[in-house]
Amino acid sequence: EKVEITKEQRALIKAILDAYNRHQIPQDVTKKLLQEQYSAEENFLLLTEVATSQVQVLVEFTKNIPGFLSLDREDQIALLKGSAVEAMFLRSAQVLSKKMPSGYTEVLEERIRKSGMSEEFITPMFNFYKSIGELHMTQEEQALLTTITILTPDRPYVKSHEAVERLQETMLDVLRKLCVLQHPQEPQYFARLLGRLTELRTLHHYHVEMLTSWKTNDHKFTPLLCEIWDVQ
Ligand SMILES: CC(C)c1onc(-c2c(Cl)cccc2Cl)c1COc1ccc2c(ccn2Cc2cccc(C(=O)O)c2)c1
Repeated sequence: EKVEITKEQRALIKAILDAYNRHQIPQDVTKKLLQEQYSAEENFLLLTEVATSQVQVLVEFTKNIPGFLSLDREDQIALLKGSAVEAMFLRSAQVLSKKMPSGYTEVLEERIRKSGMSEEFITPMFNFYKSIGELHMTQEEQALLTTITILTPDRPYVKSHEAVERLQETMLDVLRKLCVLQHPQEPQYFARLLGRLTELRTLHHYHVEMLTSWKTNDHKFTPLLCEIWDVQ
């Protein structure tokens, strides 16, 4: 049947894309990544700064998702805490799969590889980055996939499951139409995008172990990361 995006859905895409593009990590943080020297310690500190800045960016983006602020206040917190790692894996995948002229992505990749996390996490992480890169997602698809990840109803402590599910379904419907219209030769493209969400959950489990191993080696996190990740 003829797939067509309604006026409301077009407005929704525009609102989400504007929010997604408006919030970027400040230049001073990203500039440091290019300047400071390399050591596991220095890399960990820089990545901690990037992660902290990324969480702030994520909170601002989430507040601009149409309908999010109408959810129960405690559910808003539960969704942010439950999805932060997955949203950051998506964001880092989108940044790392863009080959920047400044050699910025190579530097970032190098610092992640040498930040004291064990090989067993590096391999699945970079496989994920590769699989995201191969999708060549448009900006709208990236922003909507991040939104859908945030609006996952079955996060711990979410009370109004149906309200979150309704919001997520609205976004899934828009993404499905976009995929059909923007990737006409790939009927399975939408399914492939959703498959990435499953991979994100696996990375989320790995991440909990990553944090534990960093902590046992006495690595410090910022108060914001401790709060959102329930560490310390
Ligand atoms: C605490 C720290 C060591 C950490 O723990 N787990 C992860 C962690 C890791 Cl190591 C990988 C994926 C997710 C997380 Cl939470 C990290 C490092 O976190 C990040 C977060 C975001 C990242 C990166 C790398 C790239 N990005 C995206 C990015 C970078 C620069 C600019 C922008 C922008 O939007 O303008 C976005 C690392």
